Parts: sequence; structure tokens; C-alpha cells
Amino acid sequence: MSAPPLTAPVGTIPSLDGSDPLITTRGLTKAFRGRPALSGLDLELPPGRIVGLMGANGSGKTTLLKILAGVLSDYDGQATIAGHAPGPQSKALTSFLPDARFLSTHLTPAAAIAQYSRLFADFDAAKAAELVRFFQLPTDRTIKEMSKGMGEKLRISLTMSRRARVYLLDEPISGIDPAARDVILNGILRDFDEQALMLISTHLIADVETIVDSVIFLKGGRLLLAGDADDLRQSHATSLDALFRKEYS
Ligand SMILES: Nc1ncnc2c1ncn2[C@@H]1O[C@H](COP(=O)(O)OP(=O)(O)OP(=O)(O)O)[C@@H](O)[C@H]1O
Repeated sequence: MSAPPLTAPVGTIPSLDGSDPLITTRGLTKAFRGRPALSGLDLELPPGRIVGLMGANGSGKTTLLKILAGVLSDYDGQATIAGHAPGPQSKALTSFLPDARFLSTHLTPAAAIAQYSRLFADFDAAKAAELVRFFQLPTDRTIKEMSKGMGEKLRISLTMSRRARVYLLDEPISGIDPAARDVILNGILRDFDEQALMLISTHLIADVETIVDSVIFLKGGRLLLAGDADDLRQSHATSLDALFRKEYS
């Protein structure tokens, strides 16, 4: 029996409990100086899912996350988070880990936690302190004095300590050595709210295959494939990693 075609006009990740989608996009389109980065993307993502956002370099992953996070506003089509277009109301529900460095580098972990406590009403400082301990981060060093991996762990500690409904993580393990990747993924999942929705972008699919329960594949700014990870593994009789390699080779 041949595998089903890899096309999905609407990228619907099925809900596990009948909930309505928490993130919806319709015809989402973004071009940079006339060159398309996202083209007519239709998605429906329910709460209670950890979704891998997969795609080769330049496929539009960061562009999608930035639109959802309310960082990029000049787009066509629609995006909603809990019914709100990206803006102040959706930002209050959404915790975003951008791929670029976003914290001032003179902060120690305690100072960064204090800053987040002031910035975000839903920030759980005790959870952040617990994650800093879990990651064994040095408490007396500023970000400038930390290694890249340590800095990334601190940024993840802060991002995951908001009591948000949606977490958008852009490449949280890129540039991190393989041994530390598992530690980071364990930190991300620590005390994670099962009702929340996480969208985690990566091209290191093998490393996140164990934690994602569903996937979206983008190619050239378009939806290639979306669905439940177990269903896809079963229907294509292969791992997501092998499917990814086949589609992007
Ligand atoms: N600020 C920008 N100005 C011009 N073009 C941009 C800008 N940001 C992104 N692009 C283009 O949009 C397309 C999608 O980029 P995007 O960063 O969303 O891809 P990505 O899937 O996140 O890639 P990567 O895995 O390399 O991070 C690419 O062709 C990129 O060159």
C-alpha cells in the first residue's frame, strides 16, 4: 500500500478532548520586499498539544512565530490566539522565546527573574528559580559572563515560567551541544501545564521527536503536512525524522 499524499490544505492538529482551536490562521501570508516568506497558511491548533514546527532553513518558521507573538504586524490574512488577533490581549496569553538574544547581558539570574516579575503578571518567580537550580546555572554570573548554552537555559527558564496558555519557542536547542539538548528539553517540560499549547520550531527533528505529539511541516512558506505524530508515523510507516529527511532531501 502506498503512503498517503503529503498534502494538507488546512493544517489541523486534532484536539485530544474536543476543545476548540487555540491558534487559528487563515490565508496567512507575509512577504519581505516582494519575496514570499509565508503563503496562504491555514492552521488550527488546539490546547493541550506540543507541536513541532519543522522546516528547512528559510521555510517560514520564524516568520510564523513572530506573527503569532505579535512581533511582526505587517501581514495579510488572519491569525488569532484565543480569538484575539496578535496584539496586547494575545501577548498577555503568549510566552515567546525568540531565536535572537533578547535579554540585557548585564543581568544575573536573580536580576532577570526580578525583571520578568515586573514585566509579566503571569510570571511565576518560584518556578523560574527552580528551573535555574535544575539547570545548575551560576547565580553569581551575568549573562555576558555565561556560555551560550547557559544563557539559553536562563532564557528558557524565564520563558517557561510564565503561566501562559501558549508557548512559542523558536529553535530553543540550536547551537546547543547534543548532551545539553536533552537537559534543555527536560527543563522545558518540567511542570508544563497540560492544558497549554506549545509550538516549538526546529530543524533538529530527531532531537525533539520524543517530546512533540504533533507536527507541522513547512516548505517554502507553505504547509506541507500537519498531524498527530503517532498517526503520521503509523500511516507513513517511518519515524518523523525519516519522513522529514525524505521531504526535504
Ligand atoms: N527581516 C527580513 N527581511 C527580508 N527577508 C526576510 C526577513 N526575515 C525573513 N526573511 C526571509 O523570509 C523567508 C523565511 O524566513 P524565516 O526566518 O521565517 O525562515 P525559518 O524557517 O525560520 O529559517 P531558519 O530555519 O533558517 O531559521 C526567508 O527567505 C528569509 O530570507
